[in-house]
Amino acid sequence: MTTPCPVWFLAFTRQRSRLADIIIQLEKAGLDLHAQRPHDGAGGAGIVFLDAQAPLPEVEESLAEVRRTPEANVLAVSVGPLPTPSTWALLRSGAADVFSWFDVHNPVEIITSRLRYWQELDARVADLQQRLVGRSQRWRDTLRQVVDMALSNCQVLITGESGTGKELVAKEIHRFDPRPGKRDCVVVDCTNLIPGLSGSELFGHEKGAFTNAISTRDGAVALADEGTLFLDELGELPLALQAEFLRALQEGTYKRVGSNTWRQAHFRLVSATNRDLLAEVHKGAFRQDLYYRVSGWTCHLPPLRERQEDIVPLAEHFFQQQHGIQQPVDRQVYDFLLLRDYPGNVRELQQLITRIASKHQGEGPITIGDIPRSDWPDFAQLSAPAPASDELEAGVTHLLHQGLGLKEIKDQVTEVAKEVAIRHESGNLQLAALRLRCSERILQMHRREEPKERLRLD
Ligand SMILES: Nc1ncnc2c1ncn2[C@@H]1O[C@H](COP(=O)(O)OP(=O)(O)OP(=O)(O)O)[C@@H](O)[C@H]1O
Repeated sequence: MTTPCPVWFLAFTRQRSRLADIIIQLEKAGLDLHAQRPHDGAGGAGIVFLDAQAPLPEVEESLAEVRRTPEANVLAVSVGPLPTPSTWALLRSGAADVFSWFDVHNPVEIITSRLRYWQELDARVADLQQRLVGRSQRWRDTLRQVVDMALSNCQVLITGESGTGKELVAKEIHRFDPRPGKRDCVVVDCTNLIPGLSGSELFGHEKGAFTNAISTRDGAVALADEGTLFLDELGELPLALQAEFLRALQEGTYKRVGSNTWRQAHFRLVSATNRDLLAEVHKGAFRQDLYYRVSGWTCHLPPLRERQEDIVPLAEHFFQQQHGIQQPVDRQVYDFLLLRDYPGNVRELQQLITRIASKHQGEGPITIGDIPRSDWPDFAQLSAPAPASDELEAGVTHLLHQGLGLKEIKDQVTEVAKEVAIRHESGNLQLAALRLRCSERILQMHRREEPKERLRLD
């Protein structure tokens, strides 16, 4: 290994001298092995050594413990005769890879290359998280899959609702693609393919092939040669072109429109869709053979509503990276962002942050006052009905008869509004403050005050 690789290990074997010998060989190969129990916070990469006599319940329990650290990578290695197939099955469900030391050629190489790969994967995921922001477990798992796919050099289909980041992921797959000397990533949005000209856009055309073909032109397939072709909204690819495209994908050959000459282009295809492509196949709108060709490895990007934990880091990212705002952001702004729905996913959140950032003036923190009025939810629709105006009138009349002036009446109504908002938010002052568009401190003060005689609305 190029740099020492820290690896924890667990041993479930009595064959101590064999194990010691194996550990020496692995340390010579550059592994920095530490005997550690999983609950010591062992994440990262680890090896479970065992043999056919290993106490299975204990092994199972330890693996379950390890799995609680989501990014843990585990290799199970038998140091003696092969355990039974059912033991392997159990290990497989808890460990990423299993093999027997004495049954493979060069086990040191297998282990070190596997660990090197995991180390690289972790480093790349950390790097990717700078651009594909999110800290939820769901998102981190997705990023691991993205890096794994990118390094594999296979065709990838990215699915997910609009605005979940499909195009961003496609570009990152190209960035991490390890092909030596790879060329550009060419993007084609299939919704923009002009009927009649779509063949030319993909395959190019010869001069004079159709009325406006004043010169010979390369299409996207030629431009993506030795690079990546990203077909966005693949479900919109015209049926008439699908067979020709399949040939270009499988055999690397195509003809320009108006030409009889076969040309060659070898590209990696990454495609994306927010449609259910299999349903399109069943409807006859998408070729089954093309579907199976493009969907070898599918990566589904979860909608924002299934990863609420990512809303705040995404908002911070957009404030700082896109708008250069370094000032603090009031917690109430984040509360507001968390209360909302985002049918347009990350794109919708990004656009909202742009509106808030452009309303914000000066050097102070970003506050709820910077949220444009048009972005406030219609609380009237969300909450219980407001008191009818005649009830309000009756309450005010009562206060008037008691001889209260305008200021006192206003104060009373304000206090009632605070009380009602706090009650409707089940005592959550943050949410109540958000509704009233006032600071949480004002509500805390209200809580501390002795209740005076208040306006009654019922
Ligand atoms: N995890 C993320 N981190 C940072 N920015 C993101 C993330 N996900 C999406 N974005 C941003 O959100 C916007 C929408 O992303 P993108 O265009 O990749 O989505 P999409 O799924 O391809 O949408 P559509 O299906 O509508 O084409 C882009 O500006 C992108 O930069």
